[in-house]
Amino acid sequence: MADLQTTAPERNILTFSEPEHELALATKDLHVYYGENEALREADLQFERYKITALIGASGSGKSTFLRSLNRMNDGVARVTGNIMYRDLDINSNQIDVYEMRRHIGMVFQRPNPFAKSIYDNITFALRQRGVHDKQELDEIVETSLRQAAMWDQVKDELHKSALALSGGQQQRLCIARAIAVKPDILLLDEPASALDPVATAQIEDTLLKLKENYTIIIVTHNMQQAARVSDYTAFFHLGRVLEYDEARKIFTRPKVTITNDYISGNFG
Ligand SMILES: Nc1ncnc2c1ncn2[C@@H]1O[C@H](COP(=O)(O)OP(=O)(O)OP(=O)(O)O)[C@@H](O)[C@H]1O
Repeated sequence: MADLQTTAPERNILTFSEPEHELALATKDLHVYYGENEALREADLQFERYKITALIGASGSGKSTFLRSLNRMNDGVARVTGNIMYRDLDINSNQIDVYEMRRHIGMVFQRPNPFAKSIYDNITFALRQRGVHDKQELDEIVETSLRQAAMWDQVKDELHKSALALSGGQQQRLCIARAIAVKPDILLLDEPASALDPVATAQIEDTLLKLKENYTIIIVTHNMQQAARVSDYTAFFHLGRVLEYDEARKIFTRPKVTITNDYISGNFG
């Protein structure tokens, strides 16, 4: 159980209850505005625990806007209305400690962005900030995180080498290891393989399929084959709306909406 206390002392202490149901996260009537531009409207989506949900749609359809809103990365950039329910709490509320919430809902970005530090320090940085200094504990977390990100065997003898000396694919898997080191429930990934070659992309996909044993994963991707290969559920975004949301096998074999069919068969976008 984790306490969520906002930094402002006058605000409430909120407590996450342990998950009792199969839903990891749900949005209700989510709208996102950049100034006057309503980039996302009426998004109602539910994310099942330990499943991969892919967000697909043409450029500018609102996928990243939606994803970034899920752990409040749009704070200060956009106005977000509606509810984002996580463990019975609305994390879109101003009573939420956003930094604490992001320990539960982590994000991996499009371009690998390791710190200019060693592999070991990349993974332990956030933990040290949180007051974890026990070397044995940190060592164990580094090993577990790198194993889960499927790169322990490659880097176990060079943990103190600079992360910037790794290949792009390894850097991205290090970023995944860094995100899971703080033991989140949910991983948000914004086109995590778009900057990588096909081999590194396949490795990231394998890693995601293993990670879903322990994490709920929400991924934005432009790659239809990738969405079909890895996702259990797929949401199709179009002009700032979720037009269709279903099991991936249904979306990719018999979508209900013509525009979805056009998009997945490459007829627009
Ligand atoms: N920081 C921002 N400031 C202003 N407008 C933005 C910002 N980010 C996105 N937008 C606008 O919001 C709309 C949705 O963009 P978004 O990036 O969410 O789409 P997307 O589906 O993720 O596209 P892509 O696949 O190209 O990343 C677009 O009209 C875009 O111009």
